[in-house]
Amino acid sequence: MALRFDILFCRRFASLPSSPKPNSPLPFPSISLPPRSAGDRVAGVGSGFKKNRNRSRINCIAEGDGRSQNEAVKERSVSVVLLAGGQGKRMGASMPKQYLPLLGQPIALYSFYTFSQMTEVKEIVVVCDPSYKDVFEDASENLNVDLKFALPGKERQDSVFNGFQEIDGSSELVCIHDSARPLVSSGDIKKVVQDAWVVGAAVLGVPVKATIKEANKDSFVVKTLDRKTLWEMQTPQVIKPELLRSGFEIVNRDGLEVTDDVSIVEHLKHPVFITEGSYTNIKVTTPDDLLLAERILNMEVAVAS
Ligand SMILES: Nc1ccn([C@@H]2O[C@H](COP(=O)(O)OP(=O)(O)OP(=O)(O)O)[C@@H](O)[C@H]2O)c(=O)n1
Ligand SMILES: C[C@](O)(CO)[C@H](O)COP(=O)(O)O
Repeated sequence: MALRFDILFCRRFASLPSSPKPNSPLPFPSISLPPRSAGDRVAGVGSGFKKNRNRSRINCIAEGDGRSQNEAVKERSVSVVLLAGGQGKRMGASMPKQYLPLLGQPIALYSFYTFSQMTEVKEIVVVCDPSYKDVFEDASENLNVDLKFALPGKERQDSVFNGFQEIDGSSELVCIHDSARPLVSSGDIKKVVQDAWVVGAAVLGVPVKATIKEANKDSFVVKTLDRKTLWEMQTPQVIKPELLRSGFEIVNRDGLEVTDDVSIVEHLKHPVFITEGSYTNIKVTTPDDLLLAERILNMEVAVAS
């Protein structure tokens, strides 16, 4: 297990200057890994779905902030708010899910390392319970980003608010990410950051593959939604600080509840661009997601070798 993890982690974070923390014992008793087989396939991976849905990026530049798509995001101009303040109730484990080991490494450290290697990123504000600060402090030695902390709030949006208060005043973009999404790729992050730079707000998303119906409270179908218009939202969600600040003023004033971050910008009627991401950027929510994440990582190694 330890050797297999070392190979996987080193491949994913090949240029990391520091070595990952030693393996911790698995605190989740009910997880046993199924055997790997050559025929393993993860739903959605390589489905060809993108081919049909492909579209040119940001067709309607007039809706954006007028920045050119060719204007690159500056180095060290992005503040990441990494959300690790949830309790993971649906996982039902003995610790918050973002600290459970995924192939031996805490889930939260995967995206932490991915962000820390990006030249655009200046700082990472980790929103977490103070008792878990050392997980990130130990991992941050020799990394090229500043590390800050903020306290979790009651709901996700409160944690985002707390993290946002800590960002550097000179940052040009805030990039909010669920630490429970360990598999986000730096390529997808770069795309969504670039789109937010042009439009002001952008979010990673994938086209919905299922047929989605709206139902009434008695479970009778009201209508079938047109799935060609439906996208499932992921993180990162990337927003210009001044937009997020104005959005939060409305949300807090009116006591609005939001389950993602660009919703805050939607309340301002400012355009939000959906950057097409990857189906593999799953959120680890229940035990089966942990197994799926392991499968995806194993598959990455199989493809790379
Ligand atoms: N008050 C909260 C709630 C959630 N999160 C973070 O937001 C991300 C997405 O939330 P979700 O998957 O819903 O996590 P939990 O709230 O921990 O899960 P559950 O609802 O099962 O308790 C996670 O990385 C979680 O740690 C947070 O920082 N602060
Ligand atoms: C923000 C988010 O990741 C978008 O998919 C998600 O809404 C947050 O988690 P939750 O489980 O929906 O609270």
